[in-house]
Amino acid sequence: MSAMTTHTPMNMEPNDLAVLCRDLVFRRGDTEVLKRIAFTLEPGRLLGLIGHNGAGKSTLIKLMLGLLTPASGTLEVLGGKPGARPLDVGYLPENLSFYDAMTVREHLQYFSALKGVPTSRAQDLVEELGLGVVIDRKLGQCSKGQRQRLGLAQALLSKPRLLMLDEPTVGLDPAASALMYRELSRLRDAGCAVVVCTHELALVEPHLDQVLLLAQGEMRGSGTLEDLRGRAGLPALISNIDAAAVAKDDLLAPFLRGEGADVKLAVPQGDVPAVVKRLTDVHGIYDFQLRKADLGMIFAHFVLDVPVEDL
Ligand SMILES: Nc1ncnc2c1ncn2[C@@H]1O[C@H](COP(=O)(O)OP(=O)(O)OP(=O)(O)O)[C@@H](O)[C@H]1O
Repeated sequence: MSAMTTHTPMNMEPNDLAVLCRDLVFRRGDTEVLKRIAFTLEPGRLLGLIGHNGAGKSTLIKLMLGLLTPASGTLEVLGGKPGARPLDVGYLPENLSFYDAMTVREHLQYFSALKGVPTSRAQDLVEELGLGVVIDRKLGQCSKGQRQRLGLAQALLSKPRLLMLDEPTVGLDPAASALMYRELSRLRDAGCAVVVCTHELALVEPHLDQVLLLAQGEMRGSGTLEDLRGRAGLPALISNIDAAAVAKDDLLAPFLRGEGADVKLAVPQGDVPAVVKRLTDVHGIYDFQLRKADLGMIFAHFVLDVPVEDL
């Protein structure tokens, strides 16, 4: 599969974009780590950077931060050179390292001073992110989830217009992960552009506006989930059916997939109405579950090259 070009959306000047990336190439020595990457990100949108280990996700984030320099192509962040407006860009790295002897309060005071923001901003974030209970605790004694929330508070101190997060929910319990995504969705709704790099597909999926799928540094797909489903012709899935009855039905049997408790119908979008009618009218099955191909299937198809019929 080849890389696709992305154009500036209609009615939008390049300068209005949070990120404009065209034909971006990054090399380490002779190795092309990123190959002709192209996408745009508007303010108020949440982009998922999805790919296998070593696909190039963190490298792309570092390029957008201005920490690495592309070999060729265009990369603009908030209408300018990456790294040119550090206060407008927030970053939560994959491996947070703190000075463990500092308290949460001291840490936020230190970074508020460094970024030139009033301490009232830090106080607001402490409340917003539920850090009040650990405000005087040393960082070495804070839990993973508390440290992660502190990392987010630090990234948000200067009210960034673009926020990038590398694996923000690794090691967090389900409640802490949900809180992280609630916060990211809230920021997106307030107009911040958000880039999340993650392997936790089910967790990120409900919050995504668009995805960029990477494999071996190559862009395999870019757009909304609906775009990608349509482009690949991914089927809808119908589960909780009477498999024995369906297997004997010549119209339905070709769509049967899986075995035992996992048995389902994988139905091309255009055939869904006819299949649903058949299930209800002929087989009297009403309590089936119908769902669209999820991000896991989209990933399997575009990144792992699994053919649609094997999904
Ligand atoms: N500092 C470095 N020096 C040399 N090669 C590197 C360096 N950092 C990353 N790479 C290589 O660049 C490629 C892309 O790495 P990158 O960290 O961007 O992947 P990733 O998609 O973020 O992976 P993961 O999901 O494991 O975090 C990999 O092959 C990696 O080994």
